Amino acid sequence: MIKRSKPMSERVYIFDTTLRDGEQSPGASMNTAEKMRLAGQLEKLGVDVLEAGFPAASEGDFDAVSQIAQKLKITEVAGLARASKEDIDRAWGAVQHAVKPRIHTFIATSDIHLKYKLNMTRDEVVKNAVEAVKYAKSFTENVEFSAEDGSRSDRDFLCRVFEAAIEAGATVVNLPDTVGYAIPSEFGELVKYVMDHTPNIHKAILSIHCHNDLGLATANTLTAINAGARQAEVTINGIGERAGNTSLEEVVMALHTRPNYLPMETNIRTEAIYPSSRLVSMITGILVQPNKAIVGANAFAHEAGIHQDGVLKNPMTYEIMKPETVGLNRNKLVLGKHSGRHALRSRLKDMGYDLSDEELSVVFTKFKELADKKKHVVDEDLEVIVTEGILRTSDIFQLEYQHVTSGTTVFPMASIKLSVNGRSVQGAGYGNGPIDASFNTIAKLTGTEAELLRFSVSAITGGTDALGEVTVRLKENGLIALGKGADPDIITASAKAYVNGLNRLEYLKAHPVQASQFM
Ligand SMILES: CC(=O)SCCNC(=O)CCNC(=O)[C@H](O)C(C)(C)COP(=O)(O)OP(=O)(O)OC[C@H]1O[C@@H](n2cnc3c(N)ncnc32)[C@H](O)[C@@H]1OP(=O)(O)O
Ligand SMILES: CC(C)C(=O)C(=O)O
Ligand SMILES: [Mg+2]
Repeated sequence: MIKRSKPMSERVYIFDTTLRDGEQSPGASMNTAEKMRLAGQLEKLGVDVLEAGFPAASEGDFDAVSQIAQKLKITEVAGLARASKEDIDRAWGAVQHAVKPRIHTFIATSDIHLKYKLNMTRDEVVKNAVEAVKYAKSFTENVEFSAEDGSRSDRDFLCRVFEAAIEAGATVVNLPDTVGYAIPSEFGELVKYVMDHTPNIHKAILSIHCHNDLGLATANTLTAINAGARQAEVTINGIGERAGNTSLEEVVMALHTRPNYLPMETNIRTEAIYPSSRLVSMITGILVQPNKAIVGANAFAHEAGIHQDGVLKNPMTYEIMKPETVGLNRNKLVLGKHSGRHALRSRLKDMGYDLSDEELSVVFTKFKELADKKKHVVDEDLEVIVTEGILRTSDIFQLEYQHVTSGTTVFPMASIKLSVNGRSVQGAGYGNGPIDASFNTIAKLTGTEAELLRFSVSAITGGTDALGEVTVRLKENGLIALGKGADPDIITASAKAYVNGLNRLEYLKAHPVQASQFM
């Protein structure tokens, strides 16, 4: 591996707005307790500034911002406010007890917003912005000013507003791509233009705040950082208004992974990224798409045999980051129809099966047959294949016949014929339903005392003609065995699974060494 020499790096401040812009995702509203919990996690993650909410929006938001401000020990806490005294009063009221309070005030600068939304002239916007910053400044040194819809604003007017805001005391000026309209090269040029044409820009930090309407939020943020921006406004999992905001994890890991091209550092503890992502998803109820960069379920998963073989030999063949770096324990080899022998052997070894080459060949053939029918082959499938194909001899019990009656007007009943050690036995029994009736009858015929720990049904293929697959987990005298059965009729599949589980228990009773692998 080529060792990278890390160039001198500069600091990029991470401003997290999961609790404010993130909460603007439809359906993502959080209560105060949830916001507090998330704020604690974001502090652990190491964000520099946490925008806790929009205190003028509601009593609840005010309360949450105020409690977060009092709770956090090291993180700056910001409250958003329109360019109005009332909003700024509320923002200050909520953040004032923070160790480092920040008032974040904003007004739109694009002509379309001026004309249709604000009904203001450019001069009025400048005046409003200056008054708002000055008023905020009367409470705290730490004032951020945002030019909403900055990326669609006239460049020279944008520079004029920033110059006036900095003159009025803003310590951070933020250039948002509010509607996710910018293209990376264009946004980079705009940032450079602002840096070159705002005379007092060196007195403030230039921030960017991108939305993801064209899927370009991370690219725009990185280009802007390259062009001189030093604060990135982001959210966990990229949640936010409409298509969301720039995702924290993508920006941080891009800077972390590509220091030669992006020689910038953040204060983020990357190992806290994944737990933070899980918490945001759990609290907001917004699921993370499986193929989401960094935190998606598949971000470190490998399904193709050639990739799996490579990853087993050296993870860097197909992984540009270590999963541990973002707080994941390990990469995941997903076993499916594209998997090869190396991945299968490795998974079996993790499960405690050290097979010879011949045994592996037998299991591999059965595994591929199953993988053709099923998307993912999971550990329980492998257990069945190994025990069926390698460990087990002939079955003691065989299902020869099953007939059930059930419906809304009859008592569920099952008639069963089994072969027990080659001898036919039959009987009938009742139950709460046809499956319960079948299990009761089979238990009576076999004399088993096994306890049913788990029963699950899934469809191997799609549609109403799907092959139903039933899995049972049985326990007897401390031994646990899985049973599987597949059939288009799930009642038959259930009986097959139960009989299969009983056979496995019998096998384990007779082979205590193998039994230890199931504990
Ligand atoms: C790009 C962004 O993410 S901006 C933040 C967006 N977030 C939110 O809006 C969530 C919180 N918002 C709210 O709870 C409400 O909108 C409130 C409480 C702030 C205001 O509610 P209302 O007083 O009923 O006003 P409403 O939301 O309908 O309209 C917004 C008003 O603010 C004005 N306004 C919008 N932005 C600004 C600004 N930055 N500075 C001053 N005034 C502004 C609008 O022109 C409009 O004024 P009008 O009533 O004179 O036409
Ligand atoms: C309030 C500002 C920063 C905003 O969220 C936006 O412009 O998208
Ligand atoms: Mg926004």
